[in-house]
Amino acid sequence: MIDQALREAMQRAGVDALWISGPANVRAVSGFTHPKDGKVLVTGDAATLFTDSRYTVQAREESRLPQAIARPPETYELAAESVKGLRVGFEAEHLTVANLEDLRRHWPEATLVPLRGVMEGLRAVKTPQEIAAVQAAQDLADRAFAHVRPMIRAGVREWDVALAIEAFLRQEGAENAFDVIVASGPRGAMPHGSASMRVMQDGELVTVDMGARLNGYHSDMTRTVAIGTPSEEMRRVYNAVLEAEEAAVKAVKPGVRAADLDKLARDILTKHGLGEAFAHSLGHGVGLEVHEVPGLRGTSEDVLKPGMIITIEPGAYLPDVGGVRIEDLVLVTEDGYRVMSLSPKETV
Ligand SMILES: CSCC[C@H](N)C(=O)N[C@@H](C)C(=O)N[C@@H](C)C(=O)O
Repeated sequence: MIDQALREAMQRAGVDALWISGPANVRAVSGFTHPKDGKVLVTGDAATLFTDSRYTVQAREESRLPQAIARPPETYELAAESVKGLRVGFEAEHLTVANLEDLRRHWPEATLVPLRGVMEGLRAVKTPQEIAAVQAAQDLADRAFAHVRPMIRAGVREWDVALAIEAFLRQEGAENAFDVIVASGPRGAMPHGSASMRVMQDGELVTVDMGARLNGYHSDMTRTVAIGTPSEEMRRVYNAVLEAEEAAVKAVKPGVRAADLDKLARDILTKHGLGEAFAHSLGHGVGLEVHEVPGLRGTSEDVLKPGMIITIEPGAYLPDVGGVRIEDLVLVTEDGYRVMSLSPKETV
């Protein structure tokens, strides 16, 4: 992926070279699958993966880029010659202060320029191979959800549902994309209520938010399901969130501003008196990370483009009462959208 797009992005950012240290960015640019222990230096005419001797064989097998095997500070010394006199961008969101001090010490003749979101912006639009990888992760997550759905009943612990999801994914060569959220009854008021030892009860709504990480790519989906018949209030909340979710999904197409999509869903929830209860953004991109560009929030400048994979996930959270979130994974296509998550949404 050291292609024209990256060179142009570097030019726009006013740098001659780029030191890439964000793990997902290192992986995207090199193909190396242990990117926490890798860095990439892109200069005008070259790009090199730096990793250490634990990964000599792995890097040789996986990396599309030539490799330099060294550990810091030798890594910086090896690169020093090629950055002499250059303006070198670094990823301000990923480089630690200590690492920046190291770069300053070892590259005294380079001008270090903090940059944000260069690689992330390029990664927002997925290749056909990446779309297939996310779809495979989502297909697996759909199967895992179907597998555990019968367990979501009175008398079962949230923890056991999460455990069964994780076991299913691991059995299939994947892992959790993030700690499984199973939030039942009043715990549903916590948007990120990771599974607890709580025993689920009759008449409760249960929010399950889960994803698979398969071959480095993530999926993300939420379903809220009922055990028996929930209160009239919670059924009203469920149907309001479902209305907002379906309307936002239908509005997905290239050229739509992410902020406008967020507003569309928020306005529907506000109409139902739940505007304040929608305590987070409408969604986010998904790929090598669970949370990627674009950000579907009121302050976002992002505009949808074909090839983006996003979540649409409105929610409403009532402290001490409960909550609902419904989330689909959606591909932006040339003329609209395709929903990638196929687990059924239940009538409540
Ligand atoms: C810790 S990963 C959680 C993944 C979960 N499916 C999720 O995306 N939850 C959203 C409510 C969320 O965290 N949204 C972010 C982008 C936000 O609104 O800041």
